[in-house]
Amino acid sequence: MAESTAGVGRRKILSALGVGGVGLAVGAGGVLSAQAVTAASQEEPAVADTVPFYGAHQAGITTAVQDRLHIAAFDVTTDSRDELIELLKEWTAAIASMTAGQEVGGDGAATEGSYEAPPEDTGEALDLSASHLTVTVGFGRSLFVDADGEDRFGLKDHLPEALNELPHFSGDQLESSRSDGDIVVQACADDPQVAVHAVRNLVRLAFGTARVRWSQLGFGRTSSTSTSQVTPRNLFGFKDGTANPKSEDEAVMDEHVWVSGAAGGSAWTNEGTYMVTRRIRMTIETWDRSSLAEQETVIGRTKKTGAPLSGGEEFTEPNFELAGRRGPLIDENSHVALAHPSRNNGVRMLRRGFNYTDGSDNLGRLDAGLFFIAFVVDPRTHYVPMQTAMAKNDLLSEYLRHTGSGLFAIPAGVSEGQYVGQGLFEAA
Ligand SMILES: C=CC1=C(C)c2cc3[nH]c(cc4nc(cc5[nH]c(cc1n2)c(C)c5CCC(=O)O)C(CCC(=O)O)=C4C)c(C)c3C=C
Ligand SMILES: [Fe+2]
Repeated sequence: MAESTAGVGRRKILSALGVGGVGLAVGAGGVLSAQAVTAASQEEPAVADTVPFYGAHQAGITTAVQDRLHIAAFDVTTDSRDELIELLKEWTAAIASMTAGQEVGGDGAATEGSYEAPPEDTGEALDLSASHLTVTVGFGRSLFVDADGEDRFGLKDHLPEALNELPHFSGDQLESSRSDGDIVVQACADDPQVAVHAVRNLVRLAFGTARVRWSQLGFGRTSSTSTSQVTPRNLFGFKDGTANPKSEDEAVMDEHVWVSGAAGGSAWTNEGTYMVTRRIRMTIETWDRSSLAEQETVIGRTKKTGAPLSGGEEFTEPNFELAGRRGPLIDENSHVALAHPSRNNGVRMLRRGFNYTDGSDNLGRLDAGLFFIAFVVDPRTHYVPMQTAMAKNDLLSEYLRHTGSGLFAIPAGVSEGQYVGQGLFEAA
């Protein structure tokens, strides 16, 4: 694992200025004072706004969800297994640096490299803090076998059964240019420029080995993954993430998120998880013309507080039996009724999605929605049945269009000296 040897790390400067991640104080003309830089060089890197990269699990799953997303899926263009492994090594080193608030490569963006060569780091995050950057890497089915089922990199015997193609769901309008991919990279941060910088630098390192198949920016989280976070709102204006399992509940994470006990060819997936991605366009204009009563019936919760329509506060358990004058207070085909564990064999999923907007279409309608991300122990039990039921019966479906889809196996975390996915390549 290459440690960043860049002179003064991005975080050191900020820390020396007493800046916790926002509002960099610079002198007139935007120049750091010599005093500040000297103090910075004596500082230890601050950790307040960094999320540890090394660990049993990859960061960006149960770590507190940040405000911004840049996610990219790659197609591997080389046939060489060695080049693929080399890329994963280079990515691991770059991710370790960037998540620590430091520049990519020993020479960084503009300080110590050759004047005649392109800088190793693209530079747009130079004056920014680490912003809780996490980068999570996963592998799609197509990394293991091609469309004819042929082995690509000697990994076929290690293709987990859970990494099957997702079935077609009723109403799907998937675009292949927004779906699938050999490798996924999810960068999350509290500053959008930090997330974009991370993906951009990984794309740059991949030149000649892998190319971007699709990517997506997300600008606002639509879930909470920690009890310390308030519930955010989605673009329909509803609180989203209320019933999400929280990472403090380790028993739930162990049962519903983390893979354990996998044997044989799939043993490398232990301590990892599966990531489902769905780009879900929301028909904002139609929704905005529907009544509040219709909106609350569709979701099954109140818009203002997020409480279930059966009563109580935001975190009160819904009572699906409670009847009103015209039937159950929570419609049996409302979104929360169909998504509730009681209707899904008790399964839970860790949602970690983001609002997105990609401008407007040629009719002037917003191309906006939810970039749904969920981490599950097994998509066959924890995603496919729920999505199947929703596609058929969910009152919310009328307002949604699924335009992109992906399923990726997320390997375990790494310790210093290892590279992401090493367990898979060493086993195969
Ligand atoms: C198949 C999984 C799910 C998809 C796809 C999905 C899309 C989606 N959801 C909302 C808005 C809300 N979802 C809420 C709860 C909720 N949703 C899912 C699953 C999917 N959602 C689950 C498992 C749950 C929790 C159910 C429970 O345990 O009670 C809510 C209510 C608040 C909350 O608990 O988060 C809202 C609001 C949208 C807009 C959307 C697609 C664009
Ligand atoms: Fe939902």
